[in-house]
Amino acid sequence: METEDASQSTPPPDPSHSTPPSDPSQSTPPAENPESPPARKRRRRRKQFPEMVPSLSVRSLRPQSTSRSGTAPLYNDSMIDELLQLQPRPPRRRSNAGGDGSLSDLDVEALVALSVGFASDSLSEDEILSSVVPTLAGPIQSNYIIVRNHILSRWRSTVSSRLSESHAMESIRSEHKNLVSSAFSFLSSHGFINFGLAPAFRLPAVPSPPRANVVVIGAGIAGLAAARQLITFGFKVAILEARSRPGGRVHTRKMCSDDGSIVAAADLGGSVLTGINGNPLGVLARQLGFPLHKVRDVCPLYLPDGRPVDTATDSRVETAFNQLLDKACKLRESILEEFQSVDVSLGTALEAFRKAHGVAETPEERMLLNWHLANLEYANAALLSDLSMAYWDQDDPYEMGGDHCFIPGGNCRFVRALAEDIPIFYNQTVSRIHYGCDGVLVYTNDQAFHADMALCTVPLGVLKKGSIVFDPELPPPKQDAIKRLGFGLLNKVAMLFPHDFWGGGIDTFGHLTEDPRQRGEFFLFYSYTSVSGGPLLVALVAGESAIKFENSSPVETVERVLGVLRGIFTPKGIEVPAPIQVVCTRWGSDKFTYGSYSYVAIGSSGDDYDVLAEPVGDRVFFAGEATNRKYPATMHGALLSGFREAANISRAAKRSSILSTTDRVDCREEQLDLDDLYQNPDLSFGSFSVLYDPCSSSSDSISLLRVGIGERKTGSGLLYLYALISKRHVMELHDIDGDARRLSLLYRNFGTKLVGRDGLGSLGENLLGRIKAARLATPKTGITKGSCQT
Ligand SMILES: Cc1cc2nc3c(=O)[nH]c(=O)nc-3n(C[C@H](O)[C@H](O)[C@H](O)COP(=O)(O)OP(=O)(O)OC[C@H]3O[C@@H](n4cnc5c(N)ncnc54)[C@H](O)[C@@H]3O)c2cc1C
Repeated sequence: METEDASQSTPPPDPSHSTPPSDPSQSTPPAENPESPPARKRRRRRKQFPEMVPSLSVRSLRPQSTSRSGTAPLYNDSMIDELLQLQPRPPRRRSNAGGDGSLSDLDVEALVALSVGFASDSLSEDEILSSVVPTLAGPIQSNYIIVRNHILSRWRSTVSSRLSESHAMESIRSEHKNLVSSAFSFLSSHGFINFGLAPAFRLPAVPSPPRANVVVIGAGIAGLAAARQLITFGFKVAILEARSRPGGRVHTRKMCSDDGSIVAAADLGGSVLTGINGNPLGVLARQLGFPLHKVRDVCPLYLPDGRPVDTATDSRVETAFNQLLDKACKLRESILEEFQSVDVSLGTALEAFRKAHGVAETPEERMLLNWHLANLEYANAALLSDLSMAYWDQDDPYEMGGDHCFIPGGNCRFVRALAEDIPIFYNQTVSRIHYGCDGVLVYTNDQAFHADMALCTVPLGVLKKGSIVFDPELPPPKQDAIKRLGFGLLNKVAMLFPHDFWGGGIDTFGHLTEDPRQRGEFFLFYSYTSVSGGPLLVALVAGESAIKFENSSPVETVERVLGVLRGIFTPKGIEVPAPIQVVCTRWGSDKFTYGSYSYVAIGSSGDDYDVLAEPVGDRVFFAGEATNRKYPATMHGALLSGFREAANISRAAKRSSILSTTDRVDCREEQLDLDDLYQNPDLSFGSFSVLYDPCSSSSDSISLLRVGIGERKTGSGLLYLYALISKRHVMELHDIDGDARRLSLLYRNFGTKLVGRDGLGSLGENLLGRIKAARLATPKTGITKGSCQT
């Protein structure tokens, strides 16, 4: 048996290349087991807003239906088409709701819009920011919403084809042409339609000149999604990624036996598509022809001695658990009404109610209750004692509906497709982002990258750790939000076995423990047999146990987890074999994430997600799951945040008229201009001449240094080289004697390289643009403040 920690240097996994996963549709359906207790919804808890959903589903962490428990449902295109029957009908056959209670086309389209996050009767914040209608409220806005819903639904019904504006126009009366244009442009630019990985959406060649240059930091789902969109919009993009692989917290590891006969693809990070309705990853899956495997609604629970939990006790405790949550929910409503900002931990509130109401008093009931609490800690990657009672479930109203699904072969299949043809620089750990009106300068371990704008998608854990220095510092509200918002831990143990001894009929089973402090250790097992290509079990480690797990030895871990499995299966006469390979994750010690995903900690709220998403000075933008208030802690939330920021960057580039390469090309072609500018340098000494940034008097501002090499002959023959250096360094050069000593200081101490006119990069070209603009404005002094736009 081989055991190991999942390390960051692992080469990119590629399970579907070398070891195609077996077709799950071929797996033998297990016998129905009417005795099985109903299953739990695992990844996300149920909604806690009684007024919004029927109370039965409010109360239960379990999904409603268990009727198809034994089969291994596999979504394919036709099944998705069936699901989409609820979606748009041919637009010309619009009708009002039938008297039989059937939905009208308008209602169906509104439902589709709702499933992707649009309210049925109001504009989204982004729509308002994008001024999609000339006046808010009133009939124009209502018509816009109908048109928007229609376009959205129309594209969602055929996601692999590009929808053109004229197609969108087909079923709309011509007097609404403007609304069609407005909605079409909004939906396309914000990644609601015409996005994805179908051949129709292949990346175009970067136009010449590109709209602007953007450095994206991080090649996780958010960074990759943003980069693709930006390239489509005509930006020049490069991604800087610290690891040697794309995907970040989506990491599928290929596991296999020595002789290669047993293989499986294990998702060590993001695994389940949590709700398939409206989910953009569902759209990508459709476009790529990936089948989806519904996570089945059966989750038997076992006591420490291997006995299945008594069904009556199980449902009694589950009901009691949901009542505790209801009580905590009511308590917070009254606290928030009265005090507005008082917060305690969800754990404290639940324990207080448990004691007060005498819930779960027998040992078995306590174990069961602890299992539910561990499940909650898993869903939030947080200790209940750290979760905000007031806002822990603030994202629940937006939860994607529909089944939870796996992608056979693992989510690396999305990552691979998203990363295709994107320029990614691997092993580039960003340590500093300098930004100002002259663009951004992003420093990595061994290089600096100039660009007009940067998009930072690193995990919240990395921001909390201060691994990246922002220069100037981030605004205080953003720093506070980074501190306040929680970033928690969930770990996994992936085990490849010689055979599937647990039986392929279920996707999950749970295990109860007597020690409440260990309630999160291996409390839930996921079987990936039907989707990973081999007999793979993944045990989850949540809550306090996840923290301890970071320092536990893999060998000890294997002993413990096998102990649990033997406890469950040996009494049934099933022998548990030694695993072939085991991988333990350590997401908390991983220096490119320092944790698993975000949660709302005590004192924090949904607002902090919005603050994290705010750009700084139209130069540095932020994406990633922890910037997505509606869909945090998920893969689709990361993807949508990338789309959101691509739209924001595009809007900012227009708004702040950031010098595009067009302007820079003009500079380049007008070579004389540069000589003109140096006719009146801001400072000159020896063969050195300097032009200062007219927008900043700071000693850290960047200046353009020119050095004349060779014999000085005005007008011809002299070779000029250039560098961008800070004003402070200019003064140091100025203060010493002799060009040779200056050059030595420049090369050796400052590490600056002189380059030709064409090597100045976008930062230099932007600086030149500003100097020219300033000189034109005030030809005598050459300096104007405020000629730059931030
Ligand atoms: C154990 C676990 C289980 C999960 N389960 C699910 C699930 O079932 N369903 C679900 O929807 N979601 C799940 N998630 C959450 C989901 O995986 C994440 O929300 C999502 O992948 C985050 O994507 P991202 O692009 O925001 O961040 P990341 O994927 O973390 O991408 C950020 C990138 O930035 C890079 N980076 C970091 N620091 C630097 C630096 N200094 N310089 C350059 N690059 C840097 C990182 O290497 C990384 O590639 C899970 C996560 C974990 C860890």
